[in-house]
Amino acid sequence: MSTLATPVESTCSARTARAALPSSAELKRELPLTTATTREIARQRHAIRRIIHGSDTRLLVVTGPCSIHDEHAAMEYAHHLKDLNDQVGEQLLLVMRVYIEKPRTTVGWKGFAYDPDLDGRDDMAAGLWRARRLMRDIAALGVPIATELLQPMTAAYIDDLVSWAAIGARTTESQVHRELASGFPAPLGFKNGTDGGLGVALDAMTASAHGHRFFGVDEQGGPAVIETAGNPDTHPVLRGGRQGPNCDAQSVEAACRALELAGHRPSLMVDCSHANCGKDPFRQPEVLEQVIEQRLAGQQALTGVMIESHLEAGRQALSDELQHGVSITDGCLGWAQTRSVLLDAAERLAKASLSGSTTAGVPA
Ligand SMILES: O=C[C@H](O)[C@H](O)COP(=O)(O)O
Ligand SMILES: C=C(OP(=O)(O)O)C(=O)O
Repeated sequence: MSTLATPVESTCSARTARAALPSSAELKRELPLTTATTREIARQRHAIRRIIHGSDTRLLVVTGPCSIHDEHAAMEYAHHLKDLNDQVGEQLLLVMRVYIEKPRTTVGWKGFAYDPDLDGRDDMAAGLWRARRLMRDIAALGVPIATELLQPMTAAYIDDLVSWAAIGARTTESQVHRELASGFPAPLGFKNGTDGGLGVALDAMTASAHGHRFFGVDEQGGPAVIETAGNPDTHPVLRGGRQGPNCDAQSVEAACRALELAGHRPSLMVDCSHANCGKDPFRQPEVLEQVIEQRLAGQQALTGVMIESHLEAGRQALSDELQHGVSITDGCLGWAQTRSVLLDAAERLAKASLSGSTTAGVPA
């Protein structure tokens, strides 16, 4: 007699279409970019490509909130970044994290695009609309935008606004995300896995450099076979892993060797947050310091850093009484300290390049 349970016919559907969404073409028509902003974004992407390929020696700095949850605070941060860029622009290229989707280890608030009112209603149509409007306003200031590409469908709603994108540690190994990266029109970083493994990021770079055909949704919202040309502008992001950080000189050299062996140019971004700071946002300056030290000692493969930073330091739980400018996901460095560590980094890089040292990050 079989010990297998008899399958029971399900009486309810596990999947329900809850609300209609505009197509990406419709949303783009409703919230268009000016020609000047489009040109500026093309310039920013070009500058970032030059940095990751080693022909611009500035350090790429992706900094900003762990997640966006309040448009006013985000705009305030963008203004601060714009002002700072005027001071450090010779040494650093500042790009703002405008993360509208969050990958969760299990469950939790999934980001502004999902639940912009923070009330659990998940008004995702409003989330997409407000996320695009916010990105458009930040881009109009001339501040370059970084975001994580998480749900492949949402990328089409904002792909014209982003100057640098990330594929996160939880999705770098996913074929779907590698396909998405292969057609994304901007430079892109693949995080190492949450276990610290770099191999998945190297495989992702190889996979996304190729063109792909895959199942997707076209600009009009219809099911379509999507064809991509491949993205040659990718690099790993070292974010540490379960064994600890991977931003020390030895780990960076090992990552460079692994990149070369896999046929890629050594170019690395170090995420000062996540496992590189043991999830303690106040240790991010130490990680940045390690990167600057390595650059000054001649490590030219370190082309970028990432910092989780908000107007105010720390984090808060999602509640009805939120403090202005404090993260509701991972803890962040406050703006005052972010500004101070970036000014210091820029000054040290500038001094080293004035002294004629090739170790200032100027490739020989
Ligand atoms: O940067 C963000 C978080 O580390 C990531 O979204 C995972 O968050 P969780 O572990 O709190 O779900
Ligand atoms: C979720 C993030 O990072 P990771 O994928 O490295 O956990 C992030 O940078 O917001």
